[in-house]
Amino acid sequence: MGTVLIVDDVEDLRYSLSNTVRRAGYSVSVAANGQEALEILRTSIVELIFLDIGLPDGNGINLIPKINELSPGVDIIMLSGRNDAKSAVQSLREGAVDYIVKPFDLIEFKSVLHRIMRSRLLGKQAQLADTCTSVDAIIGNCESMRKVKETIHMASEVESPVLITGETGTGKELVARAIHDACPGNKGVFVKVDCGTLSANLVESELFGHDRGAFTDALTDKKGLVEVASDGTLFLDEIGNLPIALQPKLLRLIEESIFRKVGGIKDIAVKVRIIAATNADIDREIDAGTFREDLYYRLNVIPLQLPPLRDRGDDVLLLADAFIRTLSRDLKKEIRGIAPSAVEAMLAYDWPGNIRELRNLIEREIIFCKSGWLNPSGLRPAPSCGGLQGEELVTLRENERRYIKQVLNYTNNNKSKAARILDISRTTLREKLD
Ligand SMILES: Nc1ncnc2c1ncn2[C@@H]1O[C@H](COP(=O)(O)OP(=O)(O)OP(=O)(O)O)[C@@H](O)[C@H]1O
Repeated sequence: MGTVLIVDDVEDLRYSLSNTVRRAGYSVSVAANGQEALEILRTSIVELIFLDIGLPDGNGINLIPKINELSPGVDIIMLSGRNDAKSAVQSLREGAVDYIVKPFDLIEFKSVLHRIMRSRLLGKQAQLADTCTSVDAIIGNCESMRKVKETIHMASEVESPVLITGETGTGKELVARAIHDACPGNKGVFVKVDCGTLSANLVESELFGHDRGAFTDALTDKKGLVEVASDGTLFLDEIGNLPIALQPKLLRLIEESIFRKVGGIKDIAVKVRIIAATNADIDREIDAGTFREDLYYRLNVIPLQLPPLRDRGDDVLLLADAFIRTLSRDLKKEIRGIAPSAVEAMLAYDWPGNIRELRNLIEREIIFCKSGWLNPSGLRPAPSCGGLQGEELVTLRENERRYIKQVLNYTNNNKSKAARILDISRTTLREKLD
């Protein structure tokens, strides 16, 4: 994927948006004004631009034709203040695809980011039908992971729904993609829907589409993601967050392979494989009445439970080695491996963020590694069955103070490096030190 470009003259906003984009897994560039933005477009491939309307060197809307000339096909989202919401609408006529009114929160920003990047990816997936996530990309040799791989093979031979459960970062999406790619009959694409980030009032039309005139803003017919995934896979992440009002509609789709668009009057038939995932305890949601029991049983035809990393034994080291190999190549650093003295701590640590945390740790360690051996510090062993001892319990504030001190020691008091590791701005770090 190419880069996301953020054009805004407010430094703090540039900083937090670019961090969010990076954390979402995309590369990012920033520009403080229109000239800088055009310069970046001349030299790199940009997929999506967040463009402020009130730039110091002119109105962002006037940049749109130049941007389209330099990067045809790029998607532009305008960032507008309350006072220039009218110009935001005008920018849509100029070719921007959407706008966000300031002040907005990062959840709203992320949801726009994912929506656009996902639909761009879908377009590409259609072109690159042969790029796939094979089961071989799933690293793990422990007993439970071997069972998981067997279930993936079995699931790829049938069309029944799969329900993947597991803590955050345990590889639920990776497994869903592997099932999709291993299905020989799959001609369609893999469409991921994050039920947790879709806005409640748009979720129905995002999923099922709408007919023209279904509501005030519905100026044209729109295909929903269910239809986009036709002959392929619809991956419903965080299924526990699917609004209860939509659950009967999903049930009908699974049972009868038909659905109706918002405002539509006829049923549409569609063949789509449903894979759902959750890291929450669905039983509790069923008890609370926010998740329908009949839908749960219908989704859970093939249950697939991913174990947390702390229960995968030596797989921790296997995964670490694999990440070292690929990331050291990408980061162009020569790394020999995990320092033998650190191996025990890695095996004893409880990895609350699971494989995602391990991957991020390895990446950070490679970046700051000087000796060629990775020696992660701060990996406290998992608490014993009895839980923490009273004397180990400190306040959150004290814990933060100790950790910041540890990181500063590690970076030889280099505050920029420390702020990067802590993933906060230098200003925030300075405030905390004060
Ligand atoms: N067994 C594995 N082998 C190699 N990489 C893995 C494995 N499991 C997970 N990963 C990697 O770890 C990261 C997190 O995985 P993924 O996004 O699939 O987790 P998830 O369970 O869907 O997370 P969340 O619940 O937060 O959405 C990804 O980069 C993924 O490629």
